[in-house]
Amino acid sequence: MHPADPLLSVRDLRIAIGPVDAVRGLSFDVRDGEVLAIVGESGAGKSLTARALLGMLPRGATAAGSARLRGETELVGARRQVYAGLWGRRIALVPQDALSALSPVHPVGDQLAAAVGSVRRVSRKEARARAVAALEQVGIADAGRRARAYPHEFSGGMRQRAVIAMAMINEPELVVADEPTTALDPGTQRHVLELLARRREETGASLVLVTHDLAAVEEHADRMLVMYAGRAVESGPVDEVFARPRAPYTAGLLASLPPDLSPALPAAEPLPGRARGGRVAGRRLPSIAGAPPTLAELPPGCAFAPRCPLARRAEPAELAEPAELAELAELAELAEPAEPAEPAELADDDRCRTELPEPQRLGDGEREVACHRWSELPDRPAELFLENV
Ligand SMILES: Nc1ncnc2c1ncn2[C@@H]1O[C@H](COP(=O)(O)OP(=O)(O)OP(=O)(O)O)[C@@H](O)[C@H]1O
Repeated sequence: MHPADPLLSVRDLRIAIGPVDAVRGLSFDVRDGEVLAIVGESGAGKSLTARALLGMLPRGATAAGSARLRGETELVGARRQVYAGLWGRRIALVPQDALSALSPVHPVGDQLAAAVGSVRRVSRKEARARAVAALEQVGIADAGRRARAYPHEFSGGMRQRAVIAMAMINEPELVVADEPTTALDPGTQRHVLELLARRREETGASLVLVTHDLAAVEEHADRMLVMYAGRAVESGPVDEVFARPRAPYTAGLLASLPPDLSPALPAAEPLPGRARGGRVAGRRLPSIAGAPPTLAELPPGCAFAPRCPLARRAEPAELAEPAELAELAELAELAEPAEPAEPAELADDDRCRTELPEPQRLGDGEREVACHRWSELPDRPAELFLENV
């Protein structure tokens, strides 16, 4: 261990489920006390990544690569005993579904007390007092009485609070929250997320937050990792990524946000066009056309290329329409004979379709983008997605 080691360092993580490569070479760090959000559409590999860190992959899934806790403890492929020593103590999960994390046959307080007792030697009385205090810390009123209730006697929001209390009770260094609020109604979602963020701050833990909710990312995360088809397309500080996305996919995700959260789009400008995407205050929002690819049939090159306005723009067939070609041919007859296009240039034009983009560092290394054409992204990239409105 070296003091400069990040809390978690993931390198070239690959996860296969049977013949399907669901996570295909993912690298990222989580620093002390930070909130890293992992975002992306359904099927991007977010949950599998989160679960690999906790040794909780579904049956039939295999992980390769590396995920080291503080540079020393390897999590990928670790044995059960290794995880048993880490769960709750150093890493903890806040799952989507609180019922899956709580036993239906024991009172909530007993389960919290057992979690305390699994990590340190304490008297039953002390463990129980810690359990009641933990429920109080997550805003459950009358915690002494509630501690004696069973999970089914709690509302959904209260159960999720109890699960957060459980994850935090032994003050782990890393908390992984996998869509921690999707099962809740929007009002409760906000409160539960605020609570998670507050408890993270109070305990000083780092948090990996897997979410679809970009508004929550903007509000609660320090850095974000955008995934598409099992790879990272972009990562960096949240405010910088929101202010200036570099990958077209990130730009598309942000373009579909309400205008107050999407700085890439001027708030007052009504958008013309056909009905697609969401609507805010009578205005349609841009969206990314199409759907994510089937992982078993990934195209060669960039997986986002078939949906990417920049890649489409670069396709030789779409570079010029037939009418434009005729016009060009006429002009060419009048002009000096042009140099024939270099085969290398043509190949370069098609690289989105043929060459997998590797993550590259931008600037001081805080930002990474995996896109052949990131430098071609316009200043207001949301406009690229207007055709989908
Ligand atoms: N238990 C499973 N059995 C078979 N395939 C799975 C299983 N879990 C995940 N997969 C495959 O791995 C891909 C990535 O799944 P993962 O749950 O990590 O995506 P995600 O980004 O978290 O999506 P969501 O936002 O919908 O939860 C899925 O599209 C699916 O093909």
